[in-house]
Amino acid sequence: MFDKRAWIRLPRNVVVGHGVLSETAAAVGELHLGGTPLVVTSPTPKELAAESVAEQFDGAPVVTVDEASFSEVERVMDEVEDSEASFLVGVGGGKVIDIAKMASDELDMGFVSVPTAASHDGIVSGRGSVPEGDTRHSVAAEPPLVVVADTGIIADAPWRLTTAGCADIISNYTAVKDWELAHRLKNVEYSEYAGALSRMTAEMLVDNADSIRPGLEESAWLVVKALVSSGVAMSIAGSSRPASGAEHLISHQLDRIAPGTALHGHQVGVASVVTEYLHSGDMGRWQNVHDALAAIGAPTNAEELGHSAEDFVEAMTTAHEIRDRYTILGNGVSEEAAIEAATVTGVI
Ligand SMILES: NC(=O)C1=CN([C@@H]2O[C@H](COP(=O)(O)OP(=O)(O)OC[C@H]3O[C@@H](n4cnc5c(N)ncnc54)[C@H](O)[C@@H]3O)[C@@H](O)[C@H]2O)C=CC1
Ligand SMILES: O=C(CO)COP(=O)(O)O
Ligand SMILES: [Zn+2]
Repeated sequence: MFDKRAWIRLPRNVVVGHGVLSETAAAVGELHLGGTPLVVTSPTPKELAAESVAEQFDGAPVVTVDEASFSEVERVMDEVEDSEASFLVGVGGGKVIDIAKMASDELDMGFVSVPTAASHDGIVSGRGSVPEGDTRHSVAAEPPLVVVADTGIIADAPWRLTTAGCADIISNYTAVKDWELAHRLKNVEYSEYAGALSRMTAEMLVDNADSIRPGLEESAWLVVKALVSSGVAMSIAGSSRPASGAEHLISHQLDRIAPGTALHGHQVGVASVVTEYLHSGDMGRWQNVHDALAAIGAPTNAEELGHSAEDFVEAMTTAHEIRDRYTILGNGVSEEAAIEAATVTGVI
C-alpha cells in the first residue's frame, strides 16, 4: 500500500531587493491577516528598520528583546495579549526572528520575517531555535507567512554576519552527505528533491564566491536567495536534515561548551571541513570546503572561531549524543580520531 504523505509549509510572499522594506505592509496586506501587528526587534535593528515597519502599520507597538530565551518568548506573548496584536513581525538578526517565530507558533498566529542580516537560513525556515535546558538545535515551527529582505539594509550589516550566512549554506554539502548516509544505514526517509535543492544551493553560492564581497548589494542578494532556497529545501523535507548534519551537531555542542563565542554559520562552516574529511578521507574534498570558506573570508579553523582545540575536540566526540540524528559521527568518534581529523584539516 502506498503510505507516503507530505505537508509542505512554505512562506507565501518572499520579497527581496533594494528598498523593499517600504513594501512590508503591502506584502502583508495581500494575505488579509487583519488587525495590527506587534513588531519584535532588538536595539540596532530597531533604528535601522523596525521603527519604519511599525509606521507602515499605523504606529504598531514595538517590543525590544535582548537574548534568545524562553523568558523572552513569554514576554513577547504577554505583550501580544496587552496590545491585542493579531500577528507578529520579527525585525532583526536570527535571535529576534526566532523569538518572534516561536511566540507566533505558541499563539497560533501569523508571523512575518524581516531579516536585517543574512546570517543563517533560520530567517526563512519553518524551524525555530531557542536554547532550552541542554537543547540547542531547532524544532519545527510555522514558517513565516511573509519574508521581506531588504538588500540595502543587509549589505550594510557587519560583514561577518553575511559570511556566516554563506558558511551555513556551504555546510549543506556535508549535511546532505550525512542525510544520504543515514538513509543507507538507518533507512531514514530521504527526499531526492530536497537533497538536490540543498546541494545545488551550496554549489551556486560557491560558484559565485568571487562576487561575494563586503559592501556589494549583489552579495546580499546572492546570499539571501541561497538562504531562501535552503529554507525551501527544509520545508520540502519537513525537517532540517537537508541543511543540518554532523557539522551542525558539533556547532550545537560548541554553543553548550562555550556559549556566545562564535556565530552559528561560522561554527558549522569550520565543523564541515572536518566532517567532509570524515566522509571522504584524503581525497581533497575537505580542502574544497576549506577553500570555499576562505574565498568568502569565513573562519576555517577553531582559533579563528575563538574556540580552543580542547573544546573543539570535546564537541566532536560528544556531538552524536545530543539528538536522534545519525551522521558520519556514528555512535561517536574517539578522541584520537577527532584529534587526527581536526589536525590533518588544520582545524586545530
Ligand atoms: N531557526 C533556525 O533554524 C536557526 C536559528 N539559529 C539561531 O539564531 C541565533 C543567531 O542568529 P545570528 O543572526 O547569527 O545572531 P544575532 O541574532 O545575535 O545577531 C547578531 C547581532 O547582529 C546585529 N544585527 C543584525 N542586523 C544588523 C544590521 N543590519 N546592522 C548592524 N547590526 C545588526 C543584531 O542586533 C545582533 O546584535 C542563535 O540563537 C541560533 O541558535 C541559528 C541557526 C538556525
Ligand atoms: O541551522 C539550521 C540549518 O542551517 C537548523 O539546523 P538544526 O536543526 O540543527 O538547528
Ligand atoms: Zn545552520
